[in-house]
Amino acid sequence: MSRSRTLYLASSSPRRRELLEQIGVHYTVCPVAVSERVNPGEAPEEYVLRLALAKARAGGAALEVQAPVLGADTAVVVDDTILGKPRDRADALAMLARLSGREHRVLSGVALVEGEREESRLSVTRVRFRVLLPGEAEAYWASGEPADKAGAYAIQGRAAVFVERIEGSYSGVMGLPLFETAELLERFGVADAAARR
Ligand SMILES: Cc1cn([C@H]2C[C@H](O)[C@@H](COP(=O)(O)OP(=O)(O)OP(=O)(O)O)O2)c(=O)[nH]c1=O
Repeated sequence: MSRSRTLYLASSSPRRRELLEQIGVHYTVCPVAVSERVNPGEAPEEYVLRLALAKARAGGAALEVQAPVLGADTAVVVDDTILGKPRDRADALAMLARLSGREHRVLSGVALVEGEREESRLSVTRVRFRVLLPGEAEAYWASGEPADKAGAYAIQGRAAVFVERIEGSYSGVMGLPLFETAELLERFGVADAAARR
């Protein structure tokens, strides 16, 4: 198999693309379908790292060349429960009610795979929501924003007004922790190659 230094992004998330562009990294997208089921007894930290790696591996397996592939996964965690993307309106409203007036964690796993070589990093951010007022969650759902976001909210969107403070990584909450991502790209010698293209 021939080698290529093109960076592949195993993701269909527009947020992840924007974030990589923010740090001047060029890439080619190779979306993958990976089951987001949580294994019995699996800790949230293990879960996001397993999925990030699974996405990167699946992306690599679909290529005809051996090249570095980046995968990521984000989950909102409250009371040790993993909140992924909401199934429907009721699910989203239940998630938002659960997040109202308290702190939760956002975990983002990022993985870089190139052939046999695999490395991953975990980013953990504490996010505090103010109390949501009556009708606010319904109105927010109607905006269409929560549907494809972990925990049914987007910090970079309208939900910014719910977020009292964060401690950790803003880009991690959005889906791709840029500090950790840059570290991985550097370690694989991808950063320079990707920025020069
Ligand atoms: C908490 C939060 C999540 N999100 C998004 C980031 C992710 O796209 C999504 C979490 O779902 P993921 O399953 O991590 O990713 P995805 O299915 O959107 O994309 P991929 O193809 O890479 O698997 O939630 C925000 O955009 N803003 C936020 O504030």
